[in-house]
Amino acid sequence: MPSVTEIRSKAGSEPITMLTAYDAPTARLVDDAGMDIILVGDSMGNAVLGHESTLPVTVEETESHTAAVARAVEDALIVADMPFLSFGKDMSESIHNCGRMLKEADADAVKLESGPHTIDLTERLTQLGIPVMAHLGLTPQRVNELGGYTRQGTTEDAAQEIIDLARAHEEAGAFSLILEHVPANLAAHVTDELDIPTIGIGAGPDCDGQVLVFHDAVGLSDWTPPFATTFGDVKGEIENALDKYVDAVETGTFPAEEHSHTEETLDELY
Ligand SMILES: Nc1nc(=O)c2c([nH]1)NC[C@@H]1CN(c3ccc(C(=O)N[C@@H](CCC(=O)O)C(=O)O)cc3)CN21
Ligand SMILES: CC(C)C(=O)C(=O)O
Ligand SMILES: [Mg+2]
Repeated sequence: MPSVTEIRSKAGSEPITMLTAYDAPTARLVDDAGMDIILVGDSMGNAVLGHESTLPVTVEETESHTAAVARAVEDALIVADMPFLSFGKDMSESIHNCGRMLKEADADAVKLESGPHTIDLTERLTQLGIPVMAHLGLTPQRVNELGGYTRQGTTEDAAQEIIDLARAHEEAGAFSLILEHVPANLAAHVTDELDIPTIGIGAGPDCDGQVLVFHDAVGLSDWTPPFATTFGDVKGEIENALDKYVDAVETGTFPAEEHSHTEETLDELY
């Protein structure tokens, strides 16, 4: 089981692999593939719960899905992605909600969509033994403020703000940093500047690691962000299997004799 210390020590050496999972069987597959980190992302909102954004995801849902993932995983580091408004309003409530992920759901760390309001919280959580992964650039929980899932850090001021916040969160004790939908040259610079590893999504090739949403990576999503690539056609595989099942039931080829059992004594009765 890689600890946050081992993940931290990979900065600048070995590439870090990270993918989301939201349920036990998927998490087992991702773990067996040798993923370093499994993120129980609030992307579950659109990926599995049918919402249009991540905003409706609750602490209870995050806890339940994190616990399911943790029951299946042997090796990967498990990070619970704290949902919208579960942190940042109030220090005590934030610590309580983050603590639940370690105490009740067996997560190893939490991830917070970061900003000026999460510097003190990151420090406090780290002091208490709750490792924090920071997240800068496109932070989808701010979609209403941003007006869309747009590229971030594209002006000199916006880029500088990301650099300053990255440093501040490293100093506050974050063990790693997600950089989402930012220019590759900015991500490369932040990666150089920090001691902790950066993990990119739409942030170019020079981060210390990469993360994607499971459904996007395996080809199960209806849409994918422009920065995602699909490495399989799981949707096509499921469609094929479902077509075959419907056809087998409709034509009577399933169930066959080997799927059925009869009881001779009942033959006399019926
Ligand atoms: N399945 C899934 N994959 C993800 O990567 C993901 C989620 N869900 N949910 C939470 C966020 C949302 N993400 C997104 C969603 C859309 C774009 C996107 O289409 N961006 C375009 C259009 C931006 C606009 O003008 O609205 C772009 O060109 O940047 C990017 C990231 C990333 N995250
Ligand atoms: C894409 C990653 C970084 C994320 O926050 C999520 O899956 O919710
Ligand atoms: Mg998220």
